[in-house]
Parts: sequence; structure tokens; C-alpha cells
Amino acid sequence: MSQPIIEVKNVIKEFLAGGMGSKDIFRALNDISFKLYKGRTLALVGESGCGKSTCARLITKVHEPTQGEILFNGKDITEITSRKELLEYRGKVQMIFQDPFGSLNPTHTIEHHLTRPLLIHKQVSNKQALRAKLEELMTLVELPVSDLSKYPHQLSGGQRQRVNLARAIAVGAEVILADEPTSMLDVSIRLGVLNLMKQMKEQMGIGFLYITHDLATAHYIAEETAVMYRGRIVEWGDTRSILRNPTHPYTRLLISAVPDPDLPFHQLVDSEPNYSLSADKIRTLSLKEVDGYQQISDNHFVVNWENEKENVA
Ligand SMILES: Nc1ncnc2c1ncn2[C@@H]1O[C@H](COP(=O)(O)OP(=O)(O)OP(=O)(O)O)[C@@H](O)[C@H]1O
Repeated sequence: MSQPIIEVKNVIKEFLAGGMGSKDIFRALNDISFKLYKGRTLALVGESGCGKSTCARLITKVHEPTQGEILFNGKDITEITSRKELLEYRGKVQMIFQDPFGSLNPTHTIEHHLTRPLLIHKQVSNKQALRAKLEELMTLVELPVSDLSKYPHQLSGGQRQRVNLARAIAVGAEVILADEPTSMLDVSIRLGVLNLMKQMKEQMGIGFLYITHDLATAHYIAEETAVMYRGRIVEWGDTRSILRNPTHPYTRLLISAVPDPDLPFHQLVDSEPNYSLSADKIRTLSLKEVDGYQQISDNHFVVNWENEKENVA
């Protein structure tokens, strides 16, 4: 496979647990590694607080890793320091958030939201080219050109998320880190936005990190999935293999808790996970680190866990 656009290598992130002045250290990420490729999606899946958004914040340089490195097209991003380089990097590595309204300014039209990044990132050279680019962007995200004159409150949540995706394309994104991009949308609208992301991946070669707590939506757009629990990746590889044969007790727990009955998800899972343990017990035993991992299939891996023999179905 070609060089990854983003490579996260053995990253550890520690925070001061009690804020400034505190000496207690909290390890939010523990030896995290993954790669994002052009035209592919990796789903980072786990419950609230497991460290998914921290991964995105490190990639966008909001925080620095405590240990390990993050490479962008092979270059360590800690070396990106000048304003110019940072602007260029932030154009290529864009974030989309859960609340599509929060990232839009209610006092400005959609046209304004798309024009600004096109000008700042020098994507157009004159007024005529600007208009053509605006229309191209709206068409790409399947919004009518007439919506350019509307304000964010005049659009639905799904339409607003499409504007955010258009804005990411406008600045020339190579990678989009989408943090729970559909969780605030109705189920009916959700699939439309996921399908749009899929098209952007397939037709424009954009690489996606799809951050979600909902394993059920991962298979719509993500070839690969990494399941996170309390700062560690516990199972990773081909999404379908993980869904058909979830192996780590925590992955099985997540699958049993799939919240969305409207998604045709259960057809993907061959057998019901066979639990002999309660959810609390699974969480406790998943917290204990055991060295090593197993390979389940060509591209499907799982870390070892305590009482392993007892818990393999
Ligand atoms: N700046 C910070 N200072 C201290 N602790 C932090 C900081 N940022 C995140 N954390 C802690 O790190 C852990 C991971 O947080 P993170 O936001 O990455 O989780 P998440 O999986 O994205 O959850 P959610 O889906 O709720 O956003 C949490 O326990 C959080 O409290």
C-alpha cells in the first residue's frame, strides 16, 4: 500500500488530572498507532472518554503527544512550526464536529462560510473563478446553489453538515477527521451524510478518520476499524472481519449495545456474542494490560486479555 497521509506511531498522551498545579498524571492515550490512507476510512470506535477526540486533537496539533510521533506524508508534525506551514497543514487536515451548527457563524451566509476559506487558502484567483468554485462545491455536497444565500438556521442539521464538508473541501483537505459527524442527526438524514463522505472518499480520494461510539455505522464507510477502550486500541483491522468475528470481550460488549435498530446491522454479525460475563466485569478485565496480541485473520488483530482462555467463545 502507498505511504499513509497520516501515521500515528506509538503515541502516549498524559494530562495533569487535577488541572494546573496538580501532580497527578492521567494517561488518556496509551501506545496508540494507526494509519490513514488516501481514499480510505478508518473508524475509531469506543465509548465516551476512551480517548477518540484526543487522537484527533493531537493530529490537528491542538495538543502535543507526550511520547511517540505523528507523521504527515512521512514528516513529523512537531516540525511544523511556522504560521505559513501551520496554515497549510490545517488546510490539508480538517476536522468536522458533532454539532454542525456550532462550527457555523449564525450571522453569515453559506456563501460567506465557503468564500472565506477559498480566499484564505488561495484556492481561487478571481471573482469569476470564485463563483464557479462555490457552485462546484454546492453541487459536490448535493445542495442547491440557491442555498448559498441562506443562513445556517435556515438549513437542516444534515444540510449544515454538508456545508461543513464543503468547507473542508474548499480549503483543500486531504484528510478529514470526522468526530461523531452524524450523531446529532436523525437516522434518515444520517445515512445521506455517511454516503456523501463515502463519495468524497471514493471520488476525491479524501482519507477519513471516522470517530464514533456507534460500531454499527462503521461498516458504511470504513474499510478498517480500531476499537478503543480507556486509551488503548484493543482490536483492529478489517471492519467486516471485526463485525463478523468480534473477538475482544470489549468489542463484543460494544456490538451487543448497538443502539440503532434502524440500521441493518445484525445481518452482519454471524453469531450473537456469547457472554458469560457481565458488562462491568468485561470493563474491569479489559482495563488490565496483558502483553502481546493475536492475529485472527489476514487483517484482524486483537490484544491479549486476562483470563483469555476462559473467554474465547
Ligand atoms: N485537556 C485535558 N486535560 C485533562 N484531561 C483531558 C483533557 N482532554 C481530555 N482529557 C481526558 O482524556 C480522556 C479522553 O477524552 P476524549 O475527549 O479524547 O474522549 P472521547 O473518547 O473523545 O469521548 P467523547 O466521545 O465523550 O468526546 C477523558 O477522560 C478526558 O477527561
